Amino acid sequence: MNAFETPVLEAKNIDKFFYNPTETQVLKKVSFTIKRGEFVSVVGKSGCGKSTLLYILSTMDTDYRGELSLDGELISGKSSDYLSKLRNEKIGFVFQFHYLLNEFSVLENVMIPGLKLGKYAREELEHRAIEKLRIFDMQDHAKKKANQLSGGQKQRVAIARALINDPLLIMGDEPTGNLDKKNSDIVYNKFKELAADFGQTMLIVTHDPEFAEGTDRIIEMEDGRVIRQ
Ligand SMILES: Nc1ncnc2c1ncn2[C@@H]1O[C@H](COP(=O)(O)OP(=O)(O)OP(=O)(O)O)[C@@H](O)[C@H]1O
Repeated sequence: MNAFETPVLEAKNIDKFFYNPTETQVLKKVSFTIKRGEFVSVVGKSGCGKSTLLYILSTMDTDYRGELSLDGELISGKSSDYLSKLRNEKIGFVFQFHYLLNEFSVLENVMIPGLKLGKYAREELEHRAIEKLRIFDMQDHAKKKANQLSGGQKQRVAIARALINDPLLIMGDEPTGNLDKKNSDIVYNKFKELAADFGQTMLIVTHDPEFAEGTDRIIEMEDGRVIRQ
């Protein structure tokens, strides 16, 4: 199997239980594969388990049953140090709230995951950060502090930040959830561009039916199960 055929992400029979105070199973035998270059959305009613699933897929929650592979490597059971390194190298995150650091400039914010990875020299990283900001038409704002931007601009910077290490996979939890229609459309169009122009693999949880309809594939969940994909 060559690198392009290796699935980016493979979930097999993922079960998740919470125990407070009684045992509840919130994910039930969730299985699917994300191929390279796919733009996939995860939808379903509130409480069906989308965020719980994303937390597991992103390697942040290791307390589950089943098997998870990233880029052909079985990662279930790996140590948290190992997973944290892998996450930084291979996954870019976009959340509902941008989590930019207000005391830092836009440029510095975009550079942060790159500094953590330690793969690029500072000058190269700055250059990369400008390039990523350019994709989102935010390069002219590079020197501003994050709190000088509008909500939509902050979210565009957050996506640029997610791209800084050229991740294998972008994962998003409601990336347009906190935006008005106009900004939500801008962010959505940027995701479409990333898929079309860069073949970026993306897995995005969304409540927005229009967003989901625009993706290559919709994974629909109900009561902890995948009911359609
Ligand atoms: N820490 C926890 N302890 C116990 N139950 C939890 C915990 N976190 C989530 N749950 C429960 O797990 C189920 C799935 O929650 P989850 O947040 O994954 O749903 P969701 O589909 O992302 O919902 P939303 O669309 O509202 O964000 C819900 O019934 C929720 O109450």
